[in-house]
Amino acid sequence: MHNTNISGNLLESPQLEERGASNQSWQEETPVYGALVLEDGTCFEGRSFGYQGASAGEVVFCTGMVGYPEALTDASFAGQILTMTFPLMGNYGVPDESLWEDNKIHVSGLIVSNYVDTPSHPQSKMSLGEWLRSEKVPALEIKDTRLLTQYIRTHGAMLGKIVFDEDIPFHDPNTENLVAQVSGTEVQRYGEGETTIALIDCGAKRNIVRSLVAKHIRVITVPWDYDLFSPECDFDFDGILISNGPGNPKMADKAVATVRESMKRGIPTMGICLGHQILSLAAGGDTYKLKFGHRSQNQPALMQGSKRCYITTQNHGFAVGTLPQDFDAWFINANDGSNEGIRHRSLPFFSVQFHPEAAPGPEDTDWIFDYFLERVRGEHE
Ligand SMILES: NC(=O)CC[C@H](N)C(=O)O
Repeated sequence: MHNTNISGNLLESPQLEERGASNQSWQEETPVYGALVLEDGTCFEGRSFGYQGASAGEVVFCTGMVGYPEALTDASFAGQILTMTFPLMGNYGVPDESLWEDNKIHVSGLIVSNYVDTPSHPQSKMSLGEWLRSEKVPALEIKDTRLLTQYIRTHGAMLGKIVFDEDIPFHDPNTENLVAQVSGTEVQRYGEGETTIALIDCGAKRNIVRSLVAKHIRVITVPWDYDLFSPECDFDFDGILISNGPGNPKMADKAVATVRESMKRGIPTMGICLGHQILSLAAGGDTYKLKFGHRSQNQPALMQGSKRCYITTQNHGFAVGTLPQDFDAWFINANDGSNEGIRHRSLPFFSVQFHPEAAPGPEDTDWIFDYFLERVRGEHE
């Protein structure tokens, strides 16, 4: 049946024809309602457009305008119910897996203001709702994501659950070793080149490998707990990169130990996001949980000792508080003054809280990879 409120072109698009036998629009389907319940009892009712099954986690918000396919498949979001504050979600559909950041959705649930079930984009393979249902991830359209976001900003990070008919307990994902759950289990090789980087995969976004391979680097990814210094490690490498990943960095103890050893041996070492937190812990610094995290592609990072402000992609709830000895703050978040990067005063050890690999987001800090590679190759002296 055609809904006259929607443009005729859209209704005749192949994507809509493929939507199922009925070709019924989302507006015409019998609505199913669920609720997002916060740990303090606050409740937001919403219409379901994902999987109809309960899920619990930490409720976080992202203030980016685009990038839901990348965010949903970023393993750093494991255990989190993601709220998108941009009011329209789903309008450009979902591209095929080659453009994702991992091979599945990692968020525990999705909350949006207005869900668009009529995607229009040349790369779209399915609607956001179809994708969420196929991966059994619940999603609600609660209309007032602004109220929810203001609530979290005022009261601080909170646990929450999406429920339908049956209730489930709250669950704090940060009490688990999430890195162990999302890290790859095999050593894997990518790209060709004269320089080899060992990437400690704590739940690495695929764009880290893509960014390095594009710079003609050989990348060898290893599981989070792999011992790069054991005699069983049968490959050589020139530098170590620690990836992004979910949860509390203190849970990733084995990666912290590897990075401590790496720095002891003077190997050029760089960290991204969780990797930044791991490098800081390994060097003797400390991390803490932010009142509420930074998640978006519009986070301003001020480069210390300059007037430069980079607009960066971020997705983190923890931050580096106490800086390790002999390290300086490299970047500071212009919104809340929290640390966004550290750099050793004389040795090639440094890390950034933001994502130089972007995806989604501005590519303005891609130069951080070049900075790393110059030090790996000894070209900076
Ligand atoms: N994107 C990430 O690597 C996130 C790091 C860490 N899990 C945090 O929330 O702070």
